[in-house]
Amino acid sequence: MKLQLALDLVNIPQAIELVAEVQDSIDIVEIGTPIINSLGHEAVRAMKEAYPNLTVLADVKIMDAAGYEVQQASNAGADIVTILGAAEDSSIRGAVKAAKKEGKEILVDMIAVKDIETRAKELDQLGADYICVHTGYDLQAEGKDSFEDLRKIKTVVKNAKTAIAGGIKLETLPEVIKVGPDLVIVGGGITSKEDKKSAAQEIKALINQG
Ligand SMILES: O=C([C@H](O)CO)[C@H](O)[C@H](O)COP(=O)(O)O
Repeated sequence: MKLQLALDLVNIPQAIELVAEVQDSIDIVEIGTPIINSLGHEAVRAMKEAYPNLTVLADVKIMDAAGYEVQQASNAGADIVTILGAAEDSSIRGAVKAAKKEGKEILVDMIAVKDIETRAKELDQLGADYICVHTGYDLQAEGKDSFEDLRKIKTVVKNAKTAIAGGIKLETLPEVIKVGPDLVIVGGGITSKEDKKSAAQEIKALINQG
C-alpha cells in the first residue's frame, strides 16, 4: 500500500518546502487541481525539478481532449495523470494510449460517478492503471466518505490498482486499511497539521503495518 500526499491549497514554493519535510514518508506527491488551475503545469515542472526521484501526479481531472492533455502533463514531468471516470470511453482510451507511449500512468478519478461498480469494471477493461474512489471537498463538507465505494470497486477491479481519496486522516485510516487499497491519498490529513513531518510518519507507519 502506497501513500500519496495531495497538495491543493499552497503555492509552488510552499509545496516544495512542504515536500522537503515529508518526503521520507511519501511515495507519490500530487500537484492538486486547485494549484494547476491557478498556476498551470509550471507547478508540476517545478516539483519534478526539485524532486526528480519522487513520483509526481498531476491532478488535471481530464474530461476531454485526453491524449493532448496527458501529453502536456507528461511534458511538464508528471509520472501519473488523472482523468475523470465520467469521461467518454474514447477519452479514457486516448489517455491510456498517450500515457503508455510516454511510459506514464493514468489514475481514473471516480468522483461523481453514480454506478460505481459498472463503471469501475469498464475502466478496468479500458486499461486504467489506477481506479480511485473519491469524496471531493464539497461532499466531505456534507459528512460523506468513500469507504463503501472502495469495498465495491475492490470486488470488480481485476487489473488496475485501487486508490482512495477524500478527507482521509490518521483517525479514519484503519477503516481504509482494512479494505486494502493499493494507494491511499491524503491531503489535509497531513497539510493541515502543525507538525506535518510527524503526521506523515504516523500515517506511513500505520500503512506499513497494514
Ligand atoms: O482531489 C482533491 C480535491 O478534489 C481537490 O482538488 C484532493 O486532492 C483530495 O480530495 C485529497 O485531499 P484531502 O481531501 O484534503 O485529503
